[in-house]
Amino acid sequence: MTETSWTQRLFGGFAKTSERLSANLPVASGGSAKLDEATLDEVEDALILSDLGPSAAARIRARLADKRFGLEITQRELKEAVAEEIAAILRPVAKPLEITAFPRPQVILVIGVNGSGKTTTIAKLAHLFQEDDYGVLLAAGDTFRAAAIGQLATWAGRIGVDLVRGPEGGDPAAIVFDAVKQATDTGIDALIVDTAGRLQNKKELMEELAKIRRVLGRINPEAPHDVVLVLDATNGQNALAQIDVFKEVAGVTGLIMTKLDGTARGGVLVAAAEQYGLPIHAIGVGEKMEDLRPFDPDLVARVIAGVA
Ligand SMILES: Nc1nc2c(ncn2[C@@H]2O[C@H](COP(=O)(O)OP(=O)(O)OP(=O)(O)O)[C@@H](O)[C@H]2O)c(=O)[nH]1
Repeated sequence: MTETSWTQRLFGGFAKTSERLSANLPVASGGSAKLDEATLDEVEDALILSDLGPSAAARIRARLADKRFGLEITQRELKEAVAEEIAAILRPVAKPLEITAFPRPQVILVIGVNGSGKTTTIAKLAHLFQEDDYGVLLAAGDTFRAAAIGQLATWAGRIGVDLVRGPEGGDPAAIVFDAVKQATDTGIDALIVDTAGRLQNKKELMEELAKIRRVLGRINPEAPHDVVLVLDATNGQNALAQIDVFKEVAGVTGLIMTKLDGTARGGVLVAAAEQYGLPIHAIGVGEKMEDLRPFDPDLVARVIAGVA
């Protein structure tokens, strides 16, 4: 996909988010306002209403006040200034998932609640790696539901990668063991492991992940190299609560946020960056294979603020 079409996809995907933000900003299109306390209050409220979170909203307000307090500002200038502050929050966390493990394979555990877009994200990630000529293998570690295994198998077929799978109810650690062996024997670069998303039963999930880790650790003490949490942006602030829980249960090393196209709550990406500082590897803006990419923080900031 060309950069231009990805940029268009981003603007389309984030349209609901940027429209909500624009609608709540205090300065009307074509107009201007003095950046006094009352206007700054309204800017801060608009940011919170777009799910950027109180902490990012306060930070952006403070920076705007530092730079422009008392000055007349147009809507365009305000959006530009907001975009700049959002970019400052996103830049430090925008980190693509890179394949650097030696020895290979790099083992990437993918975690997240059911329905977050985990399976689709695994397929999209595999596709991204394939585009960079990496060999990819998938492992169906979510054995809790037959549908999850079937869905991953369908994606694997579609993108042309092998899938190591077991029976429904099988032991995920055993599947992961077989998958690492196959990946090692066949010179695979990246092994992406789907896991069960049973957050309702924290203890079971924790034990299951611990067992996967033990098995992996026996083969390669560095594995898993990445524990990537997939978050559904449409959950807004609840997506943030999931970071807290999964950090505790699974030792998250990075985030991927999906479904940013289906929501006016895309500002939650900024809240996640501000509050957790975890690497954000990529964002998903649609259901197709090409709809996930590492993101350019400056571009995404402009997209959220609605400055073309
Ligand atoms: N609009 C949109 N839909 C997405 C995105 N990512 C995933 N989806 C859709 O979200 C739904 C759930 O995605 P899955 O990948 O099945 O999610 P999962 O977390 O594996 O869920 P289970 O299969 O229930 O465990 C599917 O209909 C996907 O097509 C995205 O970035 N944007």
